[in-house]
Amino acid sequence: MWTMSTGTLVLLRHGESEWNALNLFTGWVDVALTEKGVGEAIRGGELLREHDLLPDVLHTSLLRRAISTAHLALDAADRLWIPVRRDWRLNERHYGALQGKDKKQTLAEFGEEQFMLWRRSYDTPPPAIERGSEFSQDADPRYAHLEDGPDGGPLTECLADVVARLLPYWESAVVPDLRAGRTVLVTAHGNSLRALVKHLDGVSDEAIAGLNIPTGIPLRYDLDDDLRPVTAGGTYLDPSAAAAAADAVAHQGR
Ligand SMILES: O=C(O)[C@@H](CO)OP(=O)(O)O
Repeated sequence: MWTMSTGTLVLLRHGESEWNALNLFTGWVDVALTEKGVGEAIRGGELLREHDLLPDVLHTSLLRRAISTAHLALDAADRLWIPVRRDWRLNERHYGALQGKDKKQTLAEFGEEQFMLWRRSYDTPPPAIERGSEFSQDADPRYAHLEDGPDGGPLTECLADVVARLLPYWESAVVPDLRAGRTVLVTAHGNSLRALVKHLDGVSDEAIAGLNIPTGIPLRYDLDDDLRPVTAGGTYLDPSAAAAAADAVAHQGR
């Protein structure tokens, strides 16, 4: 039987955001890109063009740092016209009561172990955010459909929660595009992309703590018929910049 070849997946974390620059926990707070982040997004699009990796379809979160990054990158790659789907399931991990808090101060206040448990453990969520508080999204119209549901929207998430809410979207929306042979661009976030990479590469709950995704550098995954990566970990289009930037993410708060 004739089958279409599995397409190519390109993951792109948004460029530097205002709160990345200020070293604040961000999560679902909808902050904009910095000038540097704008430059990273454009460079990301140039890399796509240079590698002849032109997306046929875009999937993005509901947060402007990912939406703007996609817009800038696709403009640079002359692919602004492709179809787009946006979904909250690609959003950054909800950082609970840590949203809006300074990473350095949090590290000083709670110590290295607790700080890293909240940032990188697989199953320890930060304390829940209070509904109606300054950095809560419970009144945000883009999440009204979640608030109207039986459980409301999340008030905090650990990485395991992100995997659980991301996979239904992966299966129902992204996989069909890949199965149709498309080049699929996913613009999302440090932790939602860690969740996806964990799933794709079968990374253990322990090892995922050591994996960091740099801003603005496209990560290419060629997938076999079982949607397993042909090259474990995928391939960054600029590997040396990716390694340096991932290291910087790992050391945030110091
Ligand atoms: O603040 C956040 O939302 C994330 C990504 O910037 O931070 P961290 O890398 O600490 O998980």
